[in-house]
Amino acid sequence: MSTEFETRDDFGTSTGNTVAIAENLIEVSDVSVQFGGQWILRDIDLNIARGQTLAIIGESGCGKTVFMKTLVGLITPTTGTVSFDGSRLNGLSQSEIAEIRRRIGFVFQNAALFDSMSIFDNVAFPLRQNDASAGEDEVRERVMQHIAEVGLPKDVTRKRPAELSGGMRKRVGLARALILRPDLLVYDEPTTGLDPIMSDVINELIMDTRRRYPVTSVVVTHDMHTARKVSDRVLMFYPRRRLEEGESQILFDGSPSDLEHAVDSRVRQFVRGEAGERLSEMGRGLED
Ligand SMILES: Nc1ncnc2c1ncn2[C@@H]1O[C@H](COP(=O)(O)OP(=O)(O)OP(=O)(O)O)[C@@H](O)[C@H]1O
Repeated sequence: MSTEFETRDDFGTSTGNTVAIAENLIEVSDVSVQFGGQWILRDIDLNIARGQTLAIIGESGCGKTVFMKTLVGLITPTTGTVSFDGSRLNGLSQSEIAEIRRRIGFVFQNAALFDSMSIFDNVAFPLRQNDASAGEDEVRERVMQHIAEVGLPKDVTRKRPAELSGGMRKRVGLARALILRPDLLVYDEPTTGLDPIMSDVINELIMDTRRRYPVTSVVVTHDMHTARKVSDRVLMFYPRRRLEEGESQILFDGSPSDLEHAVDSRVRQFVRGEAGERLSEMGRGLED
């Protein structure tokens, strides 16, 4: 599905032309992923609309990370297709995939900063690598803009990652992910390892980033507070080996406010953090 948009010049005035833009940034069609003879994902169908903030939840090992990597072309599905902004990832060359990756900002669980570089150089890195036309004045301007947006003081740019707290490093990771002005931001466990206050600072930043930019976001998280607060849609995956024959692997796909009242008791148990039948399974030696 697509929508017609008016094109505008640099001053925001309509040019009188229209372009068709697909409503979905990502379309996942009948995707299955197998590793070593084991199906991790099976028959996944879903679309992610532009500007949506999607939280992906589910117990350890259910396939959240595999799904996230499949969305961005880091894993090629065994069967099925993923399209990013209308381009089918399966059929693209390495350079075309690299071009799409430049449109995706990753905020990694451990921030994944370069220890030997200053914070300034860490944030500038993707810009210097990918945009040869950006002069040092522009690099400085954009680095300082994003450092300010994530609520860090200017002088932090002279420090090295080891001199910062975990929460500050995560904020630097977000500034770095934003510097190429991505269409998609992928957050991998953004609040893991942070205290409740710093977790909420990160949650607010995720929301603030969405208010500032028309970015689509995918947030993989175990933190139900984060899932409820930042997303407008939640997907809950379930491990394939625990499903009944013919059941969908996505147990829940809806708004965060509907999670508590989900029809499926496995969803309600998960969001409330109740072990349920797992306790009796442990007694029988069935746990993973
Ligand atoms: N490259 C790989 N090769 C083989 N198996 C893999 C690979 N990547 C993931 N798996 C398997 O796929 C399953 C799902 O892993 P995944 O990392 O997606 O889980 P997850 O839901 O993200 O878990 P967690 O919340 O603990 O991070 C696991 O059984 C894992 O061992």
